[in-house]
Amino acid sequence: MRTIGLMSGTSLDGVDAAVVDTDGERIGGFGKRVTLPYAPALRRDLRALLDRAQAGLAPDDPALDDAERRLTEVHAEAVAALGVTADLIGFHGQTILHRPPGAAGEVGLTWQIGDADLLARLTGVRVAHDFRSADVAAGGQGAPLVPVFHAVLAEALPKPLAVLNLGGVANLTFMGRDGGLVAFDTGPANGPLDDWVREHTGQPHDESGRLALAGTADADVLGELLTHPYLSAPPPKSLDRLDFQRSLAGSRLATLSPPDGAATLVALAAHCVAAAGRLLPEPPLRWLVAGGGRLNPAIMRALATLLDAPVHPVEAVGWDGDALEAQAFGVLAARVVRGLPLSFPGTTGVARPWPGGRLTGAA
Ligand SMILES: Nc1ncnc2c1ncn2[C@@H]1O[C@H](COP(=O)(O)OP(=O)(O)OP(=O)(O)O)[C@@H](O)[C@H]1O
Ligand SMILES: CC(=O)N[C@H]1[C@@H]2OC[C@@H](O2)[C@@H](O)[C@@H]1O[C@H](C)C(=O)O
Repeated sequence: MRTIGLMSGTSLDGVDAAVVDTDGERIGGFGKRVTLPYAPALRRDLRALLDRAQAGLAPDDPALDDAERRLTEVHAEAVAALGVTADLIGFHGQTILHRPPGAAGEVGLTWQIGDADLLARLTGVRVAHDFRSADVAAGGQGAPLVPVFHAVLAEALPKPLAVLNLGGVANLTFMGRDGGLVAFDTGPANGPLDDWVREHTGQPHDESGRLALAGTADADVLGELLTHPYLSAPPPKSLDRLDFQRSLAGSRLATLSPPDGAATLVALAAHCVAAAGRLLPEPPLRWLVAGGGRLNPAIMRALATLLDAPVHPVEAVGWDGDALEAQAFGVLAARVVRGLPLSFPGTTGVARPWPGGRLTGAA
């Protein structure tokens, strides 16, 4: 079927939309891709919701309805901008809170906003949505979900292989020699760096890593941040966009100059990936990097220094590093229709391969 995948990631920069012909198990072909940036006001309002959700946002708060409607309208515009007819849309929505189940058996919560019924009405296309909650209800982390898509894409590539997505948060998919999957979030990536750059320069991100490349990472601050217990915890594990906020705020980061702070946050992102690498069952032959962070030479250089295997942007194997997450939700949408599993013991820690997602709109 022809699917359109829609992803609004943790960096809140906009919505990525991509066309994929797929049955959920194989890819017939990729089509067009667009990114529609959010207007500054929507970005600000979404960011405020993320902050408020940490403190306990009521599900009937009027600010939610308004943001959901505006967010959904931009998604419908992205679908229209692709200019194709599709059978199915995969609509991730915007995560505003992610609290995976605790080791002590606390019940998890993952909250994506977006109005799937409205999107189905605006586009006239059936919509698969709510991809994460069935996994969380079954005791899984609810994230990451892209690994099954990475596995389809990488079928013919030499293993062991690591695919790293550097978004606001970074996540890793490891495919072993035997095809087994191990996947988890490695740590903060562009999220804290974007916050730092916005605060010190007013820019939305550190374009081409210029600020970070002009600075030097502060070894003391970095060392302190790297003591975070998340980094040595065994998978399965996943993060909220703001999970490192408290340790960042409690560190001496704020005393650093803008370039040194940026360099320190780049080093943090790269060291978190290296720490993740140490948790893998065998060393990867190669690291393929997707997501906006691959366009930051400061991060890519730090990774090349810290990792023991070659680090390449996913374009090296012909994939589109800006489209991968959106494409994944096209494939996941097809899996929802067919009742195929979205998550696995090695990816979210769910007890057995687990289906998920819901459907709305006419079939
Ligand atoms: N040219 C560039 N130079 C430096 N950094 C860049 C560049 N382009 C994008 N980025 C970084 O990539 C980020 C966006 O990455 P991406 O779109 O992969 O994140 P996301 O999908 O929102 O997040 P997640 O994968 O965590 O959900 C930006 O916020 C910015 O920090
Ligand atoms: C809860 C949530 O939205 N998590 C996102 C986030 O962004 C990156 C990382 O953290 C990853 O775990 C996940 O997204 C990708 C698409 C995933 O589920 O695979």
